[in-house]
Amino acid sequence: MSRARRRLSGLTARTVVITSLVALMAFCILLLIGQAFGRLHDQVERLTRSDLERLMSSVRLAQQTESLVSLGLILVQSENHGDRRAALVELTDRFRWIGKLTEPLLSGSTDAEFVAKVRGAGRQLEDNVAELDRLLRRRIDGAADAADLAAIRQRSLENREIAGTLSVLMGYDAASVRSELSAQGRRLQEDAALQRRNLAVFAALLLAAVILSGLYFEVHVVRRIQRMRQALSRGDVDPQDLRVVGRDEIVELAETMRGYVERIQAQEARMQKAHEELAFLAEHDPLTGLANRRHFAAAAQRLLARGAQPLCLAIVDVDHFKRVNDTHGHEVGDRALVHVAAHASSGLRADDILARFGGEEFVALLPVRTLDDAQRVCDALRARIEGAPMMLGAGRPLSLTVSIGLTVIPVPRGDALDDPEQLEQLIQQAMRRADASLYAAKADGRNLVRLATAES
Ligand SMILES: Nc1nc2c(ncn2[C@@H]2O[C@H](COP(=O)(O)OP(=O)(O)OP(=O)(O)O)[C@@H](O)[C@H]2O)c(=O)[nH]1
Repeated sequence: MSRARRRLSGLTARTVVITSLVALMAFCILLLIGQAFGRLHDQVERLTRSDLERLMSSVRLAQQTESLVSLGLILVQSENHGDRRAALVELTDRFRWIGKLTEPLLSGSTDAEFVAKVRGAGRQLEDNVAELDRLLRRRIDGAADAADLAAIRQRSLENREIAGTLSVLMGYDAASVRSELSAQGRRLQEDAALQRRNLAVFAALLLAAVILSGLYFEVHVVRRIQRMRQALSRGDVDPQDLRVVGRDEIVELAETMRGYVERIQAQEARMQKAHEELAFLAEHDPLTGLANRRHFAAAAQRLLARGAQPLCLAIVDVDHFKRVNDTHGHEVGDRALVHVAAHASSGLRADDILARFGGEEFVALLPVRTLDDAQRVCDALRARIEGAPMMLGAGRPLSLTVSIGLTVIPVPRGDALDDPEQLEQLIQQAMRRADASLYAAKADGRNLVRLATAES
């Protein structure tokens, strides 16, 4: 995988993508909240600005028309000229107010019949006020006659009626505004509930996104690292357990670790092999592969310490070996030693020990039941070597024989079993006896087995 592609599918890139998605969702939610609040604010403002104002105007208009009614009464009933004049001024003022309050009401209304009625009543009121003003001036000037007085009364009564009509219209308008207000209030509530639901859904989505991103990191990052840690903490690490699926830095880390573990394990195997070779060389003869003197001593002590049965100790010496070396050279001499070692050990059992003590001299330690048994085993060993000449080049046989000095180590008794010094002493004594027997075998003509008893 190229470095650029690795970067794109790496942990940093994934973290950036997931965090951006969550942040984007959070931003959308904030935007929605802002918009929802903005809409609610607009609706409430519209309610308070237009509808409530309209309602207030209706109420004020109703008040104005009511005072119009009482002013009309004053105009009709008052005998005092000043009071009538003041009532007319007040009435003109009220009329102006009615005009001011009516306009926004009418412009905000969609009910054409209502608008026509209010406008009609307004015009009638205007006419009446103008006529009343004219009639009252005539009365002040003293030019008013009975017909004028009747007209004043008539116009005032009409004003009362118009005011009543306006009052009813305003009441009707106030009621329609109120029902519109309550309908808008309901819509506001429904809208607020919808916004709450939307917000709850988005908040749930955001929460799910956060949980999913947490799960993603748990499964794709934390668990894979944990698996690697578990694989590494096992006593015997299997590099295959360090394989991780994916295309990110964790895979690279796992591959690096796997290579590292494999290198360490290969190193350990090499060291183990070297250690085993060294351990083998420390206890074995490098030429023949037989146990060396040191290993023989330890193994002999272990066998003796078992105290199970007597042991036959035999020193096996190749006859006229110097002649082999001198005639055929040292290399053939070495091969002859390997040949003798192989044939000597081929007839031995698992418990028997055969060691090379140096030069052409071998020592065997064999568990036996009786002296006769020991004699038979050594005779067989001697005969095996005699009967298997070593092949030189071009199929020329080289006969080899061995002389064997044999003795038996009796079963140690009592404390001697657990005392390495006493065991070693028994072995050394036996070695001396066997050596003497070997000497006798050589002296008697070689290719012989000579036995020394424990007492000799
Ligand atoms: N090729 C070879 N020769 C060895 C080795 N160790 C000792 N020798 C030779 O073995 C010969 C032993 O000779 P001697 O001790 O005289 O005994 P021999 O010639 O076998 O005579 P007898 O034991 O009396 O039959 C010597 O010439 C040593 O140099 C070895 O590891 N390899």
